[in-house]
Amino acid sequence: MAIDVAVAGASGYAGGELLRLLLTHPDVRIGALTAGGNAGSLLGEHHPHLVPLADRSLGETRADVLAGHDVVFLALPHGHSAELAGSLGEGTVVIDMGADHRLTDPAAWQRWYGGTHPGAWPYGLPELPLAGDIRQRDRLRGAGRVAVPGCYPTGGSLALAPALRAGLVERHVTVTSITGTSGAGKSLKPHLLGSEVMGSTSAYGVGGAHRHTPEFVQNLGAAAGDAVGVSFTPVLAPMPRGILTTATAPLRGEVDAATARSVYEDAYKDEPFVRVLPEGSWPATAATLGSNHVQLQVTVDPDARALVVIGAIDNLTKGTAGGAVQCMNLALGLEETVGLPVAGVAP
Ligand SMILES: NC(=O)C1=CN([C@@H]2O[C@H](COP(=O)(O)OP(=O)(O)OC[C@H]3O[C@@H](n4cnc5c(N)ncnc54)[C@H](OP(=O)(O)O)[C@@H]3O)[C@@H](O)[C@H]2O)C=CC1
Ligand SMILES: CC(=O)N[C@@H](CCC(=O)OP(=O)(O)O)C(=O)O
Repeated sequence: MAIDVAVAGASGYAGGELLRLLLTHPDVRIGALTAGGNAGSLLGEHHPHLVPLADRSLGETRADVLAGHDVVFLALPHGHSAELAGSLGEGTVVIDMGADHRLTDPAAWQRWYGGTHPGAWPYGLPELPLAGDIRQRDRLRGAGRVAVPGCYPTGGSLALAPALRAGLVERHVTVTSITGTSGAGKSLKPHLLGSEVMGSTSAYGVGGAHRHTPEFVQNLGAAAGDAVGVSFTPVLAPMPRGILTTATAPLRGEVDAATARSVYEDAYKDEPFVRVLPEGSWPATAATLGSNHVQLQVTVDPDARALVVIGAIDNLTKGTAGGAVQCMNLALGLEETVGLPVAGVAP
């Protein structure tokens, strides 16, 4: 039986990547596609690569247009999902790719986003290892609402959670993530003009100022079973997609590289979308483009007494649309991997 799916924000980068994946999902029938100001235009004007959907018209993003589908994906800017989801019955699975329902702590929401906390939904990072030897996946099976993570906390949380859960490192960690420009969406932003981005790499949100910091704190605290301090720095690089994360943390006691590797290999041995690379290989964004994989490598820096983890993802695939489809599969009781790309596009 086909699953009827609607996508709000279909003209955007996240919506476009989502549709690329849904087109080859064997159980999905693509229903309503909506946008904001671009409602009334054809999808092909925004995503010429999505040829089978090129002639589909974009509707207005309203609850009555999205209603009547089995699953509604919201690929909209923050602040739109609570009202829309409230108007969609409980019989509709809602998968939100924005930030509105990711944070469980109302005070954190107020500080980082402002306004009334729209409430937390099950957090859509199935592989996240949690204290007590459970996975976040257990909270996603059969869920009616899912909050898909931000692109940085996807790879960054998986890079540090096993070490924190196993007590290999102190509970204060440093995460630096280099991202491609598509992470910012397609709307016009002066600092993302070609002449500003080409030939330069620059940090932003420095000094704990990026709104993904509380998401890291939430995820890593859940892995460690105690509060974790996170210093996160995002870096913009002149590439369209991909995120390369370097995560470091002070070692607790004597830990060698082999021990660290075995903790990571064990944590992810059954995960279809997390690959701990062979010793001596280092993740690169190019190896993850278009794929739903997270690629990781871990070692220790013995002189600095630090754990060092490198992680690569495609921000649009595993970092949003792939993660969203994976969550839909879990919510509906389908095979978790169905319709998801396991190979990237290279060179
Ligand atoms: N890009 C990424 O790597 C990631 C994005 N996300 C999240 O996914 C969501 C979408 O991001 P992204 O695709 O990058 O953003 P884009 O700016 O590329 O797309 C935004 C989409 O939302 C629509 N939209 C904008 N304003 C409104 C409105 N007022 N009412 C209805 N629809 C509206 C746009 O339509 P129109 O074309 O008409 O303006 C467009 O379809 C965001 O919440 C983002 O934070 C999460 C993880 C990673
Ligand atoms: C390059 C760039 O600008 N990236 C975005 C993160 C995109 C993301 O994950 O978004 P949400 O949390 O908004 O869903 C940023 O730093 O704001």
